[in-house]
Amino acid sequence: MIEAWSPEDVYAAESALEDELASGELMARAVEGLAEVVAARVSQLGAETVVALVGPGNNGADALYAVAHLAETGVSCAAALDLERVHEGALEAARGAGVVLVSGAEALEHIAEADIVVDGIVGLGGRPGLPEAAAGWVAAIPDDAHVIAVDLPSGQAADGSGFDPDGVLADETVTFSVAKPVHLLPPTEQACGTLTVVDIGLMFDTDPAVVRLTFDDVANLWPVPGPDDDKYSRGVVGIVAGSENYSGAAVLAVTAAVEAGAGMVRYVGTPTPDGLVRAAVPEAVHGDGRVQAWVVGPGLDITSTRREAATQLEVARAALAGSEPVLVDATGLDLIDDDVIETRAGRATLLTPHAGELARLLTRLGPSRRSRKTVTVERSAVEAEPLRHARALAERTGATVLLKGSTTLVVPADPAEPVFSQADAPPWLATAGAGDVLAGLIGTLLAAGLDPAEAGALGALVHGVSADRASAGGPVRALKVAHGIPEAVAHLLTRR
Ligand SMILES: NC(=O)C1=CN([C@@H]2O[C@H](COP(=O)(O)OP(=O)(O)OC[C@H]3O[C@@H](n4cnc5c(N)ncnc54)[C@H](O)[C@@H]3O)[C@@H](O)[C@H]2O)[C@@H](O)CC1
Repeated sequence: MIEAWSPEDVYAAESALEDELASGELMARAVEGLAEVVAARVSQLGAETVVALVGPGNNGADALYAVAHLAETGVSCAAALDLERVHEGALEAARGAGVVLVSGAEALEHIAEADIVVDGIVGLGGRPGLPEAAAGWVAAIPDDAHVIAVDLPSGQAADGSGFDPDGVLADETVTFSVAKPVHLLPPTEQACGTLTVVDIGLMFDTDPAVVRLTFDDVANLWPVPGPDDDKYSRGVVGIVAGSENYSGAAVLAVTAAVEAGAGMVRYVGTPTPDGLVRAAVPEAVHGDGRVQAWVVGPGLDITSTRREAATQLEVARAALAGSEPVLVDATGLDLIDDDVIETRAGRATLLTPHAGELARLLTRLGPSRRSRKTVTVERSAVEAEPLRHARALAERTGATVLLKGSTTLVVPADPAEPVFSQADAPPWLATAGAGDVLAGLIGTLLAAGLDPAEAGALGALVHGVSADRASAGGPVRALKVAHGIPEAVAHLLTRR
């Protein structure tokens, strides 16, 4: 599990540790780890010139001390800085080691020739936007330079809330003790490159803000049956999905639920998808009945006037009114209104929209039950600030929200709990039907008793791994992802 703490918690942990250590010791630890990484890249890449971009705070000091260490070993190093505000100790060390100190036009010339750039403009203390001189430095970084960000790429929000295309886009980031939200959340993760965490000894007694499950976590979380289990104890999942025009969604969701190891799958649909499910997934049983969790929505048509569709819709509404956990996906999200929100208060509910669906749902529900205000939320706004909007929907509905995307966010109903951020899937998974597979897969985990946040994160991870293995570097269809689930789970369970 990779855990990221908020900037506030990191500052608190730093100041607690600083009180126990000799002055400068904490920074010395950070610098030692950073200098090691930079030295390794110099030799791996055969780099001849290293330029540090040095800001006014401790982040700049880290970068300056690191190039001072490097210069002592004979590497040609320069530092771009604004001499009015630089850490004095680091400046002295850099001068003593022969680092070339440059500013203004001279700084830009050095940056343009750099093989490696060490970005120490701002770290955790950075506010949105770059200091003026630094914006010029960043624009001068050559495309082929290897950029190492110290703690985080300057210009990107430390809490992961905002991506700046004019900020630093790093090939790698060296951070201290723990990851920060900027490293794990969309949209800022894309600016961080590979992450190295250097231990400087910080301790935390608070929960992390963001968590990412890794492959090693699967063995602890996946519901592996024991000798005393039967199909009912493993969990029965009910799937209300598919319609005359969207029949394939039913096949995909039911297939995924069966392949993920549900004890039993009950399918509720209209004649065409029902026939297809019978043919494709003989393991499924048909019709309403007792379940441990429901999946409501993939391919559902809530506007149809046909009798069978009305019966299917009744089951969907009953599932939402019932006490079992419910995953609500796709058209099922159109059934969420204030009455459903009230009924489901305190019951396990997982909403799984993509950015467009989340924008529509937030717009339709409005800011609160009593509010008459209409606020239109655009898809582009959700894409720019995915966590803020997913959290808004979780708060508005009291449900856990899984926001699908190349990185999938799972925001628990309880705002005190960490957010999951999973980035396990290849871009090939952006294909029709992939969401139906995810819904069926997570439905099985809910029926096995996992809570919505864990089921969502674990499901997203396994979905991504199955897609990756099925793709083998090329295109992949959703049905193949569903059929790949058993092999992906077996691989994850036996890799240690
Ligand atoms: N606190 C500690 O003991 C340690 C801190 N470390 C480093 O220190 C960093 C945090 O240091 P600081 O708290 O000094 O913060 P920063 O180094 O991020 O810089 C904050 C300074 O930059 C200025 N600033 C921020 N954003 C600006 C903007 N957009 N335009 C103009 N000026 C701006 C602020 O006014 C402040 O002077 C961490 O990211 C990490 O790199 C490490 O050395 C580990 C130990």
